[in-house]
Amino acid sequence: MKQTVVIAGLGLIGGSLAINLKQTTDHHLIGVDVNKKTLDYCLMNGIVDKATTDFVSAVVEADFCIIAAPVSKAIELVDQLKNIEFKKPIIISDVSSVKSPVMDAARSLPSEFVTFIGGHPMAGSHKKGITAAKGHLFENAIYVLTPFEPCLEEKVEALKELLRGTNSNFLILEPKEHDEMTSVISHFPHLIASSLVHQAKNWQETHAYIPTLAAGGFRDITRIASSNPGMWQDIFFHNRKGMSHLLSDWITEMKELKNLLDTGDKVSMYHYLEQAKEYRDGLDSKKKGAIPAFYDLYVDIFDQPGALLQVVELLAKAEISINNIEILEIREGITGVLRLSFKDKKDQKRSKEILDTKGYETMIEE
Ligand SMILES: NC(=O)C1=CN([C@@H]2O[C@H](COP(=O)(O)OP(=O)(O)OC[C@H]3O[C@@H](n4cnc5c(N)ncnc54)[C@H](O)[C@@H]3O)[C@@H](O)[C@H]2O)C=CC1
Ligand SMILES: O=C(O)C(=O)Cc1ccc(O)cc1
Repeated sequence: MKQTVVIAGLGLIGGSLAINLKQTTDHHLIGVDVNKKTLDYCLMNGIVDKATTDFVSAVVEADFCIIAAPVSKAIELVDQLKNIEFKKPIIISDVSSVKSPVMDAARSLPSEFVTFIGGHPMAGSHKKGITAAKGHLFENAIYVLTPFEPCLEEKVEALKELLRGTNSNFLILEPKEHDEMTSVISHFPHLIASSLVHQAKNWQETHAYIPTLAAGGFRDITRIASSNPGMWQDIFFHNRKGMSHLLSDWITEMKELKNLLDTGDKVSMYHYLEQAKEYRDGLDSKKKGAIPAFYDLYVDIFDQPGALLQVVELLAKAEISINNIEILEIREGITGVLRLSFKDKKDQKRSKEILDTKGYETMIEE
């Protein structure tokens, strides 16, 4: 059935969701933005069916609404929802990088017709605005959902179904847990990246060749400092307690490192660097640590021609789509381990059953 979806905020993230929904569903899409040029661009490029600056009138006719404005504006939009008399059920979500303040604002929404489920697709870019939007932006990304407790399972499933075409991997988290983890792996690194750029800029005053010498390492670690300053200022502000806490921890750790340098403690410095390398290498090989493995199935396969194809074919015949495939470990002539990632638990379980009956050794990590 054709449903109406409102996307409020048609920038990088909202625009990408709108393009994706247009490509993967036949829902009626209403785009809301405060920027008239953005709305014109969306209409001209067929990204939305209707474009308006009037959030409230758009939302009353919708079955779904995704708020994709900057965090401060998202909170204001949630506040506006409190004055609306909803006449039919609606699922409202957002995409904000910080979840607790948005969830706090949404807690007092009229609950008879409104289900609010926080959201955060964990993919993006350093660009902003509709012209940077891409329908495939969230492919294979983690998409965090933070429903209130209790929340009807069918509502969460309905939101996942709407977003199915993004091909992202959903992860349900508590808002506080989300904010703590994203502080560590996203927000705080951004602060450090910006501070490293400032350091280089200051040194350039006395060392003119600094930009010429800025090589791969500096560029890698500071890439994110080129992102949208307005967005990050907003994120830092709404997560400032967590950020300040991490900064205190970091200053303590930097003091310890300074001490290792000042006392010439080469052994401890080696261990510090070695432990960092081990953890960092582990993040890439097993995708463990910072973000837990998700709907993965491990399959033992033999190193022989066609082994991978056989597994893929068996699942394709059952119309199960695989989100990601990784060969974790394979040595010549010996078995290797295949890590298959699925969009949900159902596909993960069905795949295990199919492969088990064909004699494969499979394992789901608890
Ligand atoms: N940029 C990124 O890499 C990621 C951003 N996010 C989150 O997504 C949200 C949006 O970020 P971006 O799309 O990157 O920003 P953006 O700057 O590209 O787009 C924001 C859009 O919201 C519109 N807007 C501002 N106030 C509005 C209002 N009151 N009503 C309706 N529209 C309004 C702006 O005109 C603009 O089109 C933020 O909350 C951010 O934390 C989440 C994941 C990744
Ligand atoms: O570009 C990158 O590396 C990012 O980290 C993008 C990003 C920015 C903000 C988010 O809340 C999630 C992802």
